[in-house]
Amino acid sequence: MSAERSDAQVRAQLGAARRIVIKVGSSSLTSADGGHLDPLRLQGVVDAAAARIAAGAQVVLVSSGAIAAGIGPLGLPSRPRDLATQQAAASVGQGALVAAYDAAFARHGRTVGQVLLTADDTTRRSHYTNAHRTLARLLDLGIVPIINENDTVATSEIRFGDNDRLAALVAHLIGADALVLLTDVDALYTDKPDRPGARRLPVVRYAHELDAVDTSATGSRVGTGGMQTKVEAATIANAAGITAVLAAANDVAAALAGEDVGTVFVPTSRRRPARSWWLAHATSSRGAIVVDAGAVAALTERGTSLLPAGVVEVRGTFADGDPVDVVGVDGTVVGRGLTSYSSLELPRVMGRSTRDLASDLGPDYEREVIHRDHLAVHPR
Ligand SMILES: Nc1ncnc2c1ncn2[C@@H]1O[C@H](COP(=O)(O)OP(=O)(O)O)[C@@H](O)[C@H]1O
Ligand SMILES: N[C@@H](CCC(=O)OP(=O)(O)O)C(=O)O
Repeated sequence: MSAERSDAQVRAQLGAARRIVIKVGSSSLTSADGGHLDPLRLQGVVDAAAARIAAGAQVVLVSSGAIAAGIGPLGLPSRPRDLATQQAAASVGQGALVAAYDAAFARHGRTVGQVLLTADDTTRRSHYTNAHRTLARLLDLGIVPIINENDTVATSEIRFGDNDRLAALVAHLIGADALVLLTDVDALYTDKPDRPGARRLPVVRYAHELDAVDTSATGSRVGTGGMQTKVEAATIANAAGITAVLAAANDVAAALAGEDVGTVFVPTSRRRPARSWWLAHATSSRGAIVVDAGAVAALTERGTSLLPAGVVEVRGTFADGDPVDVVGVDGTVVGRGLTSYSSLELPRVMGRSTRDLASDLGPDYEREVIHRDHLAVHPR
């Protein structure tokens, strides 16, 4: 007998989720012209979140809207395209955004806390752990965290660029049961919803169901990622065992209650160990370490650490502690890990036995290139 949960069971579990991340897109918070925050729309989302908190759940909001909220006050005609003006708009808009959440939650007797993250904060394990600790404490204190990307300092290299993926990472970080992605369309459709023949998908269970879905159309005037980044975020959450639902901001209460609105993405696999999920999704690789066939076999079949002897080539520039891909000589990516050698040091030691290195260069060179506790080998 199949152990697969029915659509109704999946929705019922959403209705019972205890830790929920709600991602609110710019298009769900702004006026039709995209130029300023619409307090009524924001209040609608907050009312639904507050009702759920009153019922005993913990809720974290990942909210976009800083750039959109800065457009009006700066007198800009539309969403700026260049990074510097986006950062200026975010600087002006973020304060207004959090003030609006503060006022809206105050009506329910709740306090909010602003948390601004960059992609780098989720790359370095120590930062990731700090972010986790802060969020856990805020939730323990009964505060509603309002998270956004730290747009004013994020350069293009360390930028998420879209809050959809950030929300999936946060959902994993706090061990959420549910990720709710709110936007200006009521569900995922097979094509851009206003195109003829576009059909709503109420549930997505398997990756192949997305093959026939066209998400290439660009998003709203004020949003960034369009539908593609939402589907990616839902898939990332699912890989961590978290149920995701995509819905219109107007339907937030119904989506949270597990009613038949939006599109539910069902996790099919069991939760992956936190370390390998984190390495695969929260980090972006800074380079590659190419290893010989013996090392590939040792890593994939015996679960060993990577030693200098198995390394044949170093690609890219990275520092000690950075995430790097481990690649076989045929180009196959074997996994991702945190290197304990920089790209400058590694050529000096590669291909050499650990014992030789220790006697030539000192005991510090006895270390592994990647310790197995810091290595996620991709499933084959
Ligand atoms: N297959 C699809 N199904 C639903 N919406 C789609 C699809 N492809 C593109 N879109 C568009 O994606 C937009 C939402 O993305 P975006 O503007 O980035 O929203 P947000 O600001 O909420 O993050 C919708 O306005 C919709 O027109
Ligand atoms: N951090 C940016 C949001 C970037 C973003 O992902 O926007 P959206 O596509 O509206 O969710 C801001 O606050 O404007």
